[in-house]
Amino acid sequence: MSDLSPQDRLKLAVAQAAIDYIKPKLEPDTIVGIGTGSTAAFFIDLLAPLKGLFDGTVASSEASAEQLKGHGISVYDLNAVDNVAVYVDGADETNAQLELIKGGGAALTREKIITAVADEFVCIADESKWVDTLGAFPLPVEVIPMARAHVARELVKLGGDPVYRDGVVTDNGNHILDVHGLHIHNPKSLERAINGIVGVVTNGLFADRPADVLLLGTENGVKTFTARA
Ligand SMILES: O=C(CO)[C@H](O)[C@H](O)COP(=O)(O)O
Repeated sequence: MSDLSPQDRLKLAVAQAAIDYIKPKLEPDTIVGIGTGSTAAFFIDLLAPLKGLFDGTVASSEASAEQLKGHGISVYDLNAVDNVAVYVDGADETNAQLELIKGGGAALTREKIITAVADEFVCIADESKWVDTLGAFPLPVEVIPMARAHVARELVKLGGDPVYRDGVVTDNGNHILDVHGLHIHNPKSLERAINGIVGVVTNGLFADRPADVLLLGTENGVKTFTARA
């Protein structure tokens, strides 16, 4: 691990902190939700030695499912499980309310679905993801392919500058528009407004259902934040 970049060291540290956080909660029937991205990938590797302590997982992407299966960890279809005890995933941005921008890895829709099911959402992120105002990271929007131009025009009306993520097809067979130029002062209302555009599958704002816990990797150690009621 000595060849890790400084940022990857922080990602590894928060992945380990998430393991420490969930380990006491694991029971033989526990289903763990697994996110997508490089921070989630560290978490999956660290979860592997614990696979005898819980039932299995649901994954927010084919890539994470493959990594889990490579470790011999069971991956269930979300429809086959009654409950997801905890969902662990990274983020592209977080604010102090634990409202997030996600979807840099194009997995936002499955991430949001598992978030909706999970009893608890633990976000793991390095300190570069912390912002005062969401929107410096372009907001990903998953769209039905035939609606892409229509959705783009509607996003311009909302003040954004949508850019087609050329060549990317999501695990659901859809396209991604990355919306630049947003300064998101009311994440909940923008999340709902964008989701109201016909042809949008979902957008990468996680504000209606923010994280419950944020483990933030900093040069001074991992800091824990919890959502205020
Ligand atoms: O939302 C995501 C994927 O759709 C990721 O959680 C987000 O992009 C962060 O990725 P990383 O951990 O590689 O920085």
